[in-house]
Order: sequence, then structure tokens, then C-alpha cells
Amino acid sequence: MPLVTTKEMFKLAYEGNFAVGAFNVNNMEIVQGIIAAAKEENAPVILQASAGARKYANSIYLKKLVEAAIEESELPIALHLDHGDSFEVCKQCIDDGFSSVMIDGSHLPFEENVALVKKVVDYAHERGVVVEAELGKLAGVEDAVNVSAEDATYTDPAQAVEFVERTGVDSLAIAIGTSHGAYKFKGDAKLDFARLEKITNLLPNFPLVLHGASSVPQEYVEMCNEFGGNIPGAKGVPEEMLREAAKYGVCKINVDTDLRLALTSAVRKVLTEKPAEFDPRKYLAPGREAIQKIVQHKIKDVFGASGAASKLK
Ligand SMILES: O=C(CO)COP(=O)(O)O
Ligand SMILES: O=C[C@H](O)COP(=O)(O)O
Ligand SMILES: [Zn+2]
Ligand SMILES: [Zn+2]
Repeated sequence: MPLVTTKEMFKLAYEGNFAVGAFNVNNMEIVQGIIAAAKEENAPVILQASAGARKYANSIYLKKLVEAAIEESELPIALHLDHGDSFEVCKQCIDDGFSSVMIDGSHLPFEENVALVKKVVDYAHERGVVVEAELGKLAGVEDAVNVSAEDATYTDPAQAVEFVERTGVDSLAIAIGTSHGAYKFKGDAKLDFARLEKITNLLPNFPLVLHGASSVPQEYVEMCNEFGGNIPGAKGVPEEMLREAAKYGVCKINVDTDLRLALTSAVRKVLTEKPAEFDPRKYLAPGREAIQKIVQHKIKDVFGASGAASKLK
């Protein structure tokens, strides 16, 4: 099976009220951990590379790792550019064989965001590649403390409809209270489900994307801190909220922080408990297992995507 786009996955996810996991990849162990989980769950999966990942691992290596993953797993896998910041970067990834790209113009004024996305969509669609865009700004840790701040940064439902119509984009990342990183909420976790429902109703059958959706499981935060880490107060999106979001139009849920946390706490544990160990395989293998465990939990218990790969073959 070759690399696939997200089109069929999203259609299935939309109809089945589940979500496809989109996991950030940076090296071999991360790719292998995610794929081992997806294989166990027989689930489609999106592997995504950020600009930082492409720089760190070199796009060619990442592409080859993903090709190996497809060959070995025979699963429906999409390779996606995460947070592309220019037409040129998106074009490069499309030319390199990615099956999906994100053009993130969320920081731009509306009209400029529309024009940029439209340009990427025109180039991508001619080549069979799908495009994700973003409207609204993801909250920073300090942001969105009051309603007026939310209105200024969260996705405006009516604008979302105009944006999708004018750009022809295939999926849309929305801002409803999530944020990137390990410190998402100061007080109680809160997402604007009323806004999500409005957007879903105004854009029927259209796939929405949730960024900044890591749950920051406390067992990993504690493990990290127990073995020499220092990340007090790390907090993520409760799993019930992600499960709920998947019942609306959210078809793609992005996870990076949780993978970092799982890998790092497992590596910290080995290095702390066995200070004489210096064979990288001895700590990277547990790191890879930790990735598999957390990804499998998400696919199965949170996103509800287990078994979906059979329906895509
Ligand atoms: O949105 C993300 C990648 O685009 C990742 O979000 P997290 O930082 O919550 O894992
Ligand atoms: O959205 C951001 C992702 O977590 C990627 O992070 P990165 O740019 O450090 O690779
Ligand atoms: Zn993101
Ligand atoms: Zn859990």
C-alpha cells in the first residue's frame, strides 16, 4: 500500500464519530513506537513532521522511515507536514512526496490567510495532496482568561464557513481552548464545546482538527520528576474531552507532547536506575515501548480508531 492522503480516513472517522491520531515524528524510535501501536490496533495513522523535525532528522530520512513503516505494517499511513509556514515549505514537501500538508496562516489577517491557503490548495490539489489550514489562534498558557480574549482568539464559526468555501481547503484546525506544550491550563481544563458544536453544524461532513491535544498523563509527569526531571504543574487536555470532541466534527487529533513525555520519562528511569549503562539501545528501547503504550491507549481508549484500517484497505 502506498502513502495515502487523509481523505478516506477522515470520511470514515466523521461517519464513525472517532478520530485519527496525528503523531509527530522525529526519529526512528518514535516512528516504530507509533507504528507498533497502530499495528496492534489495526488503525490508520497520520505521521507528521514539523519544520523542526525536518531540520533535525532531514526530510529524506523521515520519508524513508515512513516508507519502511508502510512496507512493514501495510497500514493506511499519511505523511503530513505540521505547521508549514510558507507556500515554499509546503511546495517542497509536496514535491518530496508528502501526502498532506498544513499551511498555518493563523497569525495572518483573515484575507492574507485565505490567499495563502488558496495558493497552497491550488498547488497541492493538482498533485493529489490534501491541505489543512488553521483559523483562530491557539491559546498560550496565559491567554484566554476572559470571554473577550476568547472571542478574539477562538475560531469564529461564521468566518470558518467563509474560509473553507473560499480556500477549498480539505480540513481545518480550530481554536477552542487547547494549546501546544505541557502547560495547557492554569486552573481547570476547559474547552469551548458550544463553539465546536456551532462550527460542526455550519460545516457538515467537514473534518476539523484539534492541535495542542496532548493529555499530559500525570503518571508520566510524576515519573519524569521522580527520575531527575523538573516539570512541575504540567497539565493537558483530559481524555474525556478528546473523546467528546471526536463525536463532533473533529477527525484529527494532534499529539506531540505526550510522546516526548513518555519517551523522556522512560529514558530517565533507565539512566537513573542503571548509571553504568551507556548502550543507547538499552534506554531507547524502553523509550520506544513507552511511545507504543501511550499511542495504543489513545487510539483504542480515547480516539476510538481501533479496527478502522480494515475498512480502508
Ligand atoms: O498540535 C500539536 C502538533 O501540531 C501537538 O500538540 P501537543 O503539544 O499538545 O502535543
Ligand atoms: O506544534 C508543534 C509540534 O509539537 C512540533 O514541535 P517542534 O516544532 O518543536 O518540532
Ligand atoms: Zn500544532
Ligand atoms: Zn489514560
